[in-house]
Amino acid sequence: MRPEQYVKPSPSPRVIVAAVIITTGRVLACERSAPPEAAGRWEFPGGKVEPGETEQQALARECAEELGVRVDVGDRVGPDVPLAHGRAVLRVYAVTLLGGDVPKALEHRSMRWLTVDQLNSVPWLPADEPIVAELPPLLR
Ligand SMILES: Nc1nc2c([nH]c(=O)n2[C@H]2C[C@H](O)[C@@H](COP(=O)(O)OP(=O)(O)OP(=O)(O)O)O2)c(=O)[nH]1
Repeated sequence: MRPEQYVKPSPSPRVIVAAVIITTGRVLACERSAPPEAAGRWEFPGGKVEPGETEQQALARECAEELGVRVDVGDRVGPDVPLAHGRAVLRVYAVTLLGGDVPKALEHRSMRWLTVDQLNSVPWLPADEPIVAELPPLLR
């Protein structure tokens, strides 16, 4: 193959899963405490899918670690959102709390339950904007 024909294959993007948790018309929003450039920005709880995990398993693990709750992972919410120049993708799922568990901010600086009218009252991470835009019908 001539050098000009060679196209470097790009590795498949790392998947970041995150949870939309809605109870009685409010969605759970969490304030990051780190890294410094993201601290004070708001997100949905979640994190990286580790090798060997399904996305659902990863999200259940992250909800246990970050919020101390057991969950059922349901349907997708919103589009895949590219992160880090396409090296990662944010994929959000609707999640239901199990057994009356109540989320606690174990790793976040703070958290809030937002009504539809409060959705834009926090500075979301930029990638979350297209997800937040899908929430009003789910909160009404
Ligand atoms: N969890 C989460 N991460 C998000 C959201 N939006 C967004 O851009 N991100 C970015 C921030 C981070 O660069 C990346 C997730 O990293 P993370 O630090 O939460 O992942 P993790 O829990 O697996 O962390 P670690 O093991 O690497 O410390 O995705 C979101 O709504 N939730």
